[in-house]
Amino acid sequence: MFVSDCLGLNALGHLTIGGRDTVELAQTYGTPLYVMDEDEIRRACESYRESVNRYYGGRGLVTYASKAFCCKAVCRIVAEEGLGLDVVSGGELYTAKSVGFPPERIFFHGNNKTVQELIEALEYGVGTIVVDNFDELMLLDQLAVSRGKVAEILFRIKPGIDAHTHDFVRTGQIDSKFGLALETGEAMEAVRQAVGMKGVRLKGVHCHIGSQIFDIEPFEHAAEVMLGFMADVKAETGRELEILDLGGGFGIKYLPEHDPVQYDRYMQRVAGAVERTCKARGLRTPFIVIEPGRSIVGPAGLTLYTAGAVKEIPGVRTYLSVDGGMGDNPRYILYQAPYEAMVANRAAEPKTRTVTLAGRCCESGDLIGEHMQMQEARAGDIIAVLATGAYNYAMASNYNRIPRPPVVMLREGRARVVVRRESYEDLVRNDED
Ligand SMILES: Cc1ncc(COP(=O)(O)O)c(C=O)c1O
Ligand SMILES: N[C@@H](CCCC[NH3+])C(=O)O
Repeated sequence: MFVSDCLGLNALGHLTIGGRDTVELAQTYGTPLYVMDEDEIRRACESYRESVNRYYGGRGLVTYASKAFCCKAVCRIVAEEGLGLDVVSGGELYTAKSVGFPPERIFFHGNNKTVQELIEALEYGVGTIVVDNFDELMLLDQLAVSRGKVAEILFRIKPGIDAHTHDFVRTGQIDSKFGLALETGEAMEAVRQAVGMKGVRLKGVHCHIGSQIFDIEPFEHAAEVMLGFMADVKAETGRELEILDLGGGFGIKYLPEHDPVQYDRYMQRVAGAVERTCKARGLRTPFIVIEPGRSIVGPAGLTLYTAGAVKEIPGVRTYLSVDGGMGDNPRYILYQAPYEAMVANRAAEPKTRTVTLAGRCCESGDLIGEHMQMQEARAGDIIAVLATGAYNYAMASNYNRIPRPPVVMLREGRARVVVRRESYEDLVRNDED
């Protein structure tokens, strides 16, 4: 009935998450409010872990892409669940370090890491640095040599796969700022250079074809292309690369009609493609890494707002304004990303209205969704927007100097604040006096 397994209805007809009444949570912690169900996050970690173990015989690692939602609490959960961590900035690395995340399980991504970030990664002993380009390769080699270290690296490769998703979240095609192209020969040239370097040890290759993908074929195809490249590397240099990192991108259910593939099914099919291609190309099966972000935290979260003004424009549309908006969820304005919403305090009632859910920023495009089916809403109602656990808090801003909402985490029904609400003082903290 709901887009996520952690959601439900209670006897009052209120929406629940992790068994807790969302209306009560809104009263206790105020709105806007992000709520995350830790049990759901842990279930997702576990099912990915089991699936990788099942299909790769324990020769694989699930690394959580922390860009989807990064805070200390999540880094701790992921560490406890035995996953690796994908970071893309000094800030994400700092968050991981601040909870003592095991450095050997960290993968450092990014198309333009700064000198300072590379130094921080080397000093923390980050297990794998995913090198994006020639400039970074040279820089990392120099930084490592001058510190008497050897950085273990993967190369980010553009496999040339056109996954069917929004343009801004597609990354595997040739016209992308990420990675080294196969067809131009630059990926092979990077391998040749790395093999002769003293500060880096090339362990494998990485690709990420995009995000919120529902099809399995692009993932299978990417695995085949990447293994083909690994076979070419073996033929050219005699080196058999040990690691194949296939990235993330698995789609989640945002709307009731969305039908994402079970993650286990992805894993089974992709493992089959890996097995077949390795056999055909005479390769040993590499150690497999996958990097899900959205699918680990997305379904575990929702956002609660208080309804304010209702503006009916006859023959045009009805705007229902809430006390948040693009500041806490910029995904509609960026990608027209669809969400399901409901009146949390009347969640059992039928959805009889079509509304445009508007934010409170001084920006016409500040919408959380259009043509949304909802129960009739009045000022003071609690509005829940579902499946906001990924890329919402992570992409939040202070536009219009609106403080960012807190994140409340639920574990076995017990709530705690894992990120506190920003205050007005927080907003002026870095301003000159
Ligand atoms: C390199 C890399 N890995 C993993 C991810 C996580 O993707 P998703 O959240 O779609 O699983 C991303 C983001 O799309 C990415 O850029
Ligand atoms: N932030 C995007 C996806 C990009 C993922 C990072 N490579 C989203 O909200 O869907």
